[in-house]
Amino acid sequence: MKDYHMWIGGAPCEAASGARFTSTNPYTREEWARFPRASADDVDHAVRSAHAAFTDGDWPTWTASARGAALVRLAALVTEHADRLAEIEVRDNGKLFAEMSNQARYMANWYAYYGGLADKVEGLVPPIDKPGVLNMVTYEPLGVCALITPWNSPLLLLAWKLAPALAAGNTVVIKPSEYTSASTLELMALVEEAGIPAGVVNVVTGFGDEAGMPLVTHPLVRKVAFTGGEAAGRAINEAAARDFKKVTLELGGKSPNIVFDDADLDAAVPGAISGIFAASGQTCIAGSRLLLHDGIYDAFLERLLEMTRAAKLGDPMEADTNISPVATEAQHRKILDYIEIAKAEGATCVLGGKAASPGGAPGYFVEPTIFTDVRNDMRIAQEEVFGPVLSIMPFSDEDEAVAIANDVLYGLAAGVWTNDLHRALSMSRRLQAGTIWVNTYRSTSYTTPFGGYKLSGLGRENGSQAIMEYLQPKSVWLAEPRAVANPFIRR
Ligand SMILES: NC(=O)C1=CN([C@@H]2O[C@H](COP(=O)(O)OP(=O)(O)OC[C@H]3O[C@@H](n4cnc5c(N)ncnc54)[C@H](O)[C@@H]3O)[C@@H](O)[C@H]2O)C=CC1
Ligand SMILES: CCCCCC(=O)O
Repeated sequence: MKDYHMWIGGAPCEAASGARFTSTNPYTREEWARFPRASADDVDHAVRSAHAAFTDGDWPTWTASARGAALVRLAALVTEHADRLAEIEVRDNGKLFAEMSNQARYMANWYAYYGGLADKVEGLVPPIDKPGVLNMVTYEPLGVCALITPWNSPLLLLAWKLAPALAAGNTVVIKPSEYTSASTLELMALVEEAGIPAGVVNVVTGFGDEAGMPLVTHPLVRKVAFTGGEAAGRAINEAAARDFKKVTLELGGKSPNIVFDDADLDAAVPGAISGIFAASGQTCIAGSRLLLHDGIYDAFLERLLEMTRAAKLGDPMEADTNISPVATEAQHRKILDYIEIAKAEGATCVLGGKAASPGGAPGYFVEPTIFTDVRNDMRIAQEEVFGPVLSIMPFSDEDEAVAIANDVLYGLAAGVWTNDLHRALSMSRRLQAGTIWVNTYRSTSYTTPFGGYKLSGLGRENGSQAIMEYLQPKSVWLAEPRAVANPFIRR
């Protein structure tokens, strides 16, 4: 059993209470690591360390270029340690090593990109409209930022927050998911090696109600960046509003993957599988509703079933495994419950539909599951399962596809498969989602804004504008001192 420590003020740290919790490997169901179970006192210690580093340390004296250079060094270190970080994430969330090692390498780009952006935040200086006055606009960091992350892609979704936050000159307190705390703590050694001063980056480990909420409500925290479920997102947003903290929320989705009758099925069938069965469906952008044009419905379904049946369930560390266990026992139960709800609602389970134990493995496996005869008003079509469960619905024309696709409370992403440029443009305009993929699915990038419409979130991450979520403009008016004729009226 590996014992981890929190990271506060540049030093390893236990919880004041001495309490600890454990992490379970989803493939073996064995406990493998222990973590301090932080409470409000520990959170206060971390926030005050971050605040001291923001106000009194040498971090505020660093130039934007120096901050950027440190982030570029961190990018190189992340790349160097990618496989080790990925293996730790797999041990915590059970996702395929092949996916997590690619992801670990890819996330280095966020640190390099925002490192490059750090000294390029410029704004137009407004024209002077008052004689004898020079005015300037500067962009200043917010202060202490709370970064709260989930278990499905801990380090990638942390990078989306940590990179712009540091590039902008803030200090942070990170609260990783209680299911996947290890990789974030392992990253701290690389943050230190990159030369980022003690106290600038702090990590508290523990549970949402015991550590997460005290972090959100701490008076010295000025910004909360959160990725996770809708319930937690709503609670966080309401709490943060009490003292007007800035908030960005990346929440869930119920994304449609729409295949027209002119689509290239050689690409669309694997595209549908990538959308729902990659990461065992544990991603906010999962294409969990598959809309098939009547003209290709049967042919598509036949090919989809054939390709999915060939998927190998097994050890996430093995290169030939396609489907690994889901991350937690709670998630495993939630997904199986939704499968029973779908059956009870009258959907037809044409593949999968139950837990699995490939080769006798004890992991939290769920068979890749496909439902047909789904109506869009069913819970299985309206609610986020966050697992390998696909709902298929037919449509006859573009208007019907748009009506089904938009008739959910979420609006995170959507896929459209067609070779008709006009239809691609029309669908991209009409679909209510923050990301539209045409003839591809699940692409995200450090260069491209990501975020949701409706209940899928608040604000955007990624892209050059995302750094503005971690800055605040300050206008400075410089005037020669002179007496005004009548101080009782504003000229
Ligand atoms: N959008 C996404 O990428 C993700 C969505 N989800 C969805 O959320 C559902 C619940 O999954 P969970 O792991 O329980 O996610 P969660 O949303 O409860 O937890 C995510 C993070 O927020 C923290 N947290 C939870 N409640 C909090 C609160 N009141 N104040 C401050 N921090 C809080 C957790 O400790 C964790 O670090 C999943 O079934 C899935 O549907 C889960 C993970 C990622
Ligand atoms: C919001 C996009 C998340 C990308 C990593 C994942 O699929 O978990």
